[in-house]
Order: sequence, then structure tokens, then C-alpha cells
Amino acid sequence: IHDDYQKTADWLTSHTKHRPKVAIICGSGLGMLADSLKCQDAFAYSDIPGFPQSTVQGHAGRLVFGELKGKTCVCMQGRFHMYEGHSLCKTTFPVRVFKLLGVETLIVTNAAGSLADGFHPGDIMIIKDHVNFPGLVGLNPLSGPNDDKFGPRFPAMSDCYDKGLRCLAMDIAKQQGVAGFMQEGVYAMVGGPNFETIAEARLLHRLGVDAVGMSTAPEVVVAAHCGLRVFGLSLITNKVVKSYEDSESVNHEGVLEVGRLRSQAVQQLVTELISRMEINNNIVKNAD
Ligand SMILES: O=P(O)(O)O[C@H]1O[C@H](CO)[C@@H](O)[C@H]1O
Ligand code: HPA
Repeated sequence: IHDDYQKTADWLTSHTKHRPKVAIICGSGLGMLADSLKCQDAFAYSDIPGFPQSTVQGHAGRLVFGELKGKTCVCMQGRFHMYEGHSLCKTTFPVRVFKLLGVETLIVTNAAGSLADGFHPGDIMIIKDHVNFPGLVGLNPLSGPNDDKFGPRFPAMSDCYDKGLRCLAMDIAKQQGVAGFMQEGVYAMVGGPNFETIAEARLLHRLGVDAVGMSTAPEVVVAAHCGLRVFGLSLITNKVVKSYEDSESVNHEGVLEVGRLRSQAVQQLVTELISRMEINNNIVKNAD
């Protein structure tokens, strides 16, 4: 299996001169993060040996290499979800390819519905921790024989969202004047593709979940397993309906619309974070 990741990494290395240290996974409606990369080399997923295909609207299906503020990055314009029918191994395939390419830091973004009372559509939540619901019942990308070349059989997950990067992102948000819609909280992954029932929403709320979506946790588990430093952002695109009296309901078009609305703020925050993070070692530069 290691060979499959290596083959894809070798193909990419022979098709681009970029050697990224940072990888970004763009969530629903957040694909524009890739647009600001300079000196781009872009590949359709369908042209990359071993890569799965994106099937969801708002996920373009392109891997983009380039420079952002002098740092070399690779950006997934479109991710893979379990509900598309991919195995969890396939949904997280690119993360191990990034590791083999020399990536040290993974930035994950997603669109999510909020459960926390003080959260509103348009808020940006720094992910402090996650609840991996599929993982709790054994749907885990690390299931099966462990590949010791990537990491240990029983990896710790108690510190998978890097504290230094979380603090730095909050400082940057204050400096950019967007602290008013920044939050920090717990993301839960559910399987989807249906949105939550009211009873499910109430359950998640009572369990202390701040935002819910259908992705991210498997990618972060695989990244933490192979020693990548992780930073995660959820764009709150809707409130999850928790009341039987509420006549509103969520839809994917609305999710994408909020993505477009906040695209610039997310882009500015991620760009500045990358610009200020120390590459090549694990020390994060403090805000000025
Ligand atoms: O998690 P991302 O890919 O941002 O997408 C989120 O938005 C879609 C639902 O609108 C789901 O796929 C959910 O997971
Ligand atoms: O309300 C939601 N629930 C699950 N996934 C989501 N992705 C965007 N919004 C939501």
C-alpha cells in the first residue's frame, strides 16, 4: 500500500518543480483559496495516478501547486467524502501523498452547521478538537494493518490541532479586524449525506458539539498519525435546526453561498497564517 502513495508522489514530483511544505484542503465553497497561489501548476484529479475523483458540487477536483507569500503550498480544490462511496482510505489518500512530498503542515477547511448558541452563519470557527463519530464505531482510515512507515499502531489524538497555530490565527484575526466573527470550538463529523434530524441536532448540542459537518476528521486522524502539524477552520454556513417550531431548513446551495460571502476573509486569514508560520521546524513565529 505504501507503494501506491509513493507512485502518486513520484508522478507529482516529476510533473512539478514545486516542493510544498504546506498543504491546504478546501471545503465546500472554499476552493478559491487556491486561486491566490502564484506560479501555479494545476492537475485535474482525473489525470493524477491513484487519485480518487470529486463528485460534489463546489469541489472542483484539482490539485494546485504554487507559492503563497514565498512559501510553497499544495492545495486540494475539492475533497473526498465518505458519503460519496469512497473508502476512508481513499478519502484520506492525498494526506499521505502530501507527507511523502515533504509537507509538514496541513490546513483543513470545511463548511459546517452550528449547534453552539452564540454561533451565526458567516462565523469562522478555529477547530480546537473534533468528535469523529464514524471513528467511534470503527469507521477509521487507520483500520487494517498498520503501516509503521507512516506512524504507530495506536496514535495519540489528544493534541492534533496545533495550539501554536490556533493562537497565531486568533492574533491575526484580531489584527485583520475580523475577531468579531471568529470562534473556537469542537467540530463533529457525521457520515451524511443527509443533514441532521432535529433529534440528532439536539443530541449533538447536548454532547457539547459546536459545529457539525461530513468531512475533515478522517483527514486529521491520518495527518496526526504521520506526524503532520494540523490547523483547521470551519466556516459556519448555517444553524442546525434544533426546534420543531423552526420552519427553516438547510440546503447545499445555501452552504455554498455563505462560502462565497466569506471567501475573502477566509483567504486573508489563511494567507497571513501561512506567511507567518515558521516552515522547516515546529516553532511558530509570534505575532508582532
Ligand atoms: O466538509 P465540506 O467538504 O466543506 O462540505 C460540507 O458541505 C456539504 C454539505 O453542504 C457536506 O459535504 C459537508 O461536509
Ligand atoms: O448543517 C450541516 N450539517 C452537516 N454538514 C454540514 N455542512 C454544512 N452544513 C452542515
